[in-house]
Amino acid sequence: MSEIKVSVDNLTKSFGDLLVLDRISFSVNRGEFLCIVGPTGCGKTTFLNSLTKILEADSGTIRIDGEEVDPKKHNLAYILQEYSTLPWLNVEENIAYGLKIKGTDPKTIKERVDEAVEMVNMQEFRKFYPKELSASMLQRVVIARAFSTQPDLLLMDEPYGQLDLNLKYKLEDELLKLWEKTKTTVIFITHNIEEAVYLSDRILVLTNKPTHVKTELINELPRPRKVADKEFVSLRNKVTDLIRWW
Ligand SMILES: Nc1ncnc2c1ncn2[C@@H]1O[C@H](COP(=O)(O)OP(=O)(O)OP(=O)(O)O)[C@@H](O)[C@H]1O
Repeated sequence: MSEIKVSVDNLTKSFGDLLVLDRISFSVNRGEFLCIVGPTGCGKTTFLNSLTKILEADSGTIRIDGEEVDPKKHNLAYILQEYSTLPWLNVEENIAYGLKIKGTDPKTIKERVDEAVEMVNMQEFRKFYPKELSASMLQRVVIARAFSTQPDLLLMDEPYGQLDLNLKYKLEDELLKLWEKTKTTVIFITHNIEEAVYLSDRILVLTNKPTHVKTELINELPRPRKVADKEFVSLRNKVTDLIRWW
């Protein structure tokens, strides 16, 4: 099996006269955790929406396992900043929802839901409804739902942007544990450089509009990472310097 899971070639997208994505090219390795950082409004969401075919790109290709991306064929999970739990379903039904819409058989759904509930430590809250849960629990339900579908690619768009710091650190560690266990390929978009250095195997830095890939940095800091370590601070400063010239 090829090392490359996702390849993006010359992806271009405009809205009328506004050129947003200008020949974006990069690839993501199988099982890699890629973080993308870019200035506000540079087109990160446009990129993710093009990847999931919510938007049609003007030109360029996105391939998964060598085939043009097709949400009907490829299993893409997309986690946004807003908690996308369904208020009328309890925790286990929310997690099962992703599997149900993919037509998974009931026995597999039960097994996967049990496993996912355990992975995010929500055993006691299986029958709780979203309105009875805290922000971090809601985010756990969303993560459990995404991982339970065993996605080809997990896309995350600033998922922890609105959480307080302690909670953010906790959820980041949980996410890393799940990622290490499942070897899922992840594209994680963030404005937060420290978060990108903490989580990623590689960081892609985008330019201002029209947006292209400015540079990429391999992040080989040993895990678990400590934000106060000299090497961590040095990489964080390097990314910050690159971004200063946006
Ligand atoms: N449907 C649309 N029609 C017209 N312009 C759009 C549309 N969607 C996005 N844009 C413009 O495209 C640019 C990129 O928007 P996008 O939301 O992708 O940026 P972003 O990098 O995700 O932003 P942020 O950093 O705020 O999350 C912006 O200038 C935005 O105004």
